[in-house]
Amino acid sequence: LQDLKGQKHQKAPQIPSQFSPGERFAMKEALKGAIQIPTVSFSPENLNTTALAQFGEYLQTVFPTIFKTSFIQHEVIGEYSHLLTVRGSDPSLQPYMLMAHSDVVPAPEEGWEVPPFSGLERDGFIHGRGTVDNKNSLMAILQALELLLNRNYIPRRSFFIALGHDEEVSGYNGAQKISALLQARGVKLAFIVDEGNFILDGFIPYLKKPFAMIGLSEKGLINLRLEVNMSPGHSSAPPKETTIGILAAAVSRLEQTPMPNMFGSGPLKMTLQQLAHEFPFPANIILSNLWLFGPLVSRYMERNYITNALVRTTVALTMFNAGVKVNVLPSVAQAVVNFRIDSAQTVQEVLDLVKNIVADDRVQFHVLTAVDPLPISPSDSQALGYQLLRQTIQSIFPEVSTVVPGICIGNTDSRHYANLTAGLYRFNPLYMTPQSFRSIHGINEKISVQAYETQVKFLFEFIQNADADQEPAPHQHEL
Ligand SMILES: CCCCCCCC/C=C\CCCCCCCC(=O)N[C@@H](CC(N)=O)C(=O)O
Ligand SMILES: [Zn+2]
Ligand SMILES: [Zn+2]
Repeated sequence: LQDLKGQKHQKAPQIPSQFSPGERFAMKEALKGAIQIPTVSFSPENLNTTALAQFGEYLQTVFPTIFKTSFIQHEVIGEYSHLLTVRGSDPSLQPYMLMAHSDVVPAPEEGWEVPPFSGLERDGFIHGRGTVDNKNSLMAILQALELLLNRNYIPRRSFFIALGHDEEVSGYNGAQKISALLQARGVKLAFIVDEGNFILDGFIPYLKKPFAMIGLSEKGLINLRLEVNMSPGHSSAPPKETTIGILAAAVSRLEQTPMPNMFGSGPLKMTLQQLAHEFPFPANIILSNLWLFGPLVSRYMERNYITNALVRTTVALTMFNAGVKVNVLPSVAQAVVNFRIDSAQTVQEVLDLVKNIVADDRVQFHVLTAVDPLPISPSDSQALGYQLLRQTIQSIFPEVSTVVPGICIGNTDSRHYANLTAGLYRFNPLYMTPQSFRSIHGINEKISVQAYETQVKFLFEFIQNADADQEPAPHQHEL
């Protein structure tokens, strides 16, 4: 990172992150409008393309300055994804990239307090699918840039804004194509910031204070289809076992047999060590001495289903299909199992374990998706992306005293850009509680107007901070 190694740069003048009442009203209305467009991804083959096209047009109407600025190039990739290239004034600075996605997972209306595509504001919250995952980020990035441009901002450091349209179902037509295009253009990035981790509040018992966790890596992924085939027949004289029974037993064995606890490897150790001083006695001593107390901590992490996901490959049965009629023995039964692979394992190792656990030759396996865990991005004092995130978190959230590296348990589009940079960071400048965590892909997803404004503010400062000289990173304990 050449600009961190002693080159003399002028500090960019900071445009204060203060917005007028009119701007604040317009920004929340813009987010509501984005939520109202049902850009749902059902499967890689089934996206709401009408809504995606409408969403692209919508962006141009709410952010007019971005799309008419001479130093910003706009390209549509894979029909519905968007790539903005914001040319900075100093070509010696390596560019970076901000990412978000426009598609959302389906949202059947049952259980929602307000219709999921209404974008209704109630009690200070904007409700709807995509308010946290991930139209908030997409709109906040563009909103911050629009506001900066309206204040005559010209960046020193070039940056890209990559907005995928199929993140929820693979990213193959969006992020992967943008990545290939940039690679063909010879682009190398200083770092990338994508969705993923948050400011976590209430996830760890005894830890009263919220802390920011920046995702240095993400778990791997396997979507595995299990299938059992037999001759169909009359249900009045069934064989001892049916396709459904065999398959149900196989997936049940998978669910009941946890993958090995891999505690002690990967970014989790860094998370706990850097968080240790936030805990009361004796947890602070225990976490500072994982060489001794590792086994104790590892068992403790298993007790809660979210922290359990940090110590092992998880197994989730997500689809099950068989049967066409009440009195016909089905010839085929299929299930899909979604694995999130621990940093210390590979796709192949998990598949080998799965075959041993199922241990039934009548069950066939078809790998639908397979991604190894992502490399661990740097978080040292020279890691520009990490330090910029840290600096901006400290400025926007002064009450958050600890910023720690961690792992993202979900998958993100950033994985498609590993060819362009070693610095992939997953962080949303938002508070996340266990309750709001359940709303992601669940029901009653919502964001407070204040939290959204803060996200815009964060990006408004982050973009400017990326232009400025970097101070040496202070030691974590001095914060
Ligand atoms: C000691 C620290 C405790 C930490 C607790 C961890 C709390 C986890 C909080 C948030 C994780 C939320 C994960 C968001 C992932 C979002 C991305 C997403 O939904 N991706 C999809 C689609 C895809 N690209 O595969 C997914 O299925 O993962
Ligand atoms: Zn997402
Ligand atoms: Zn998602």
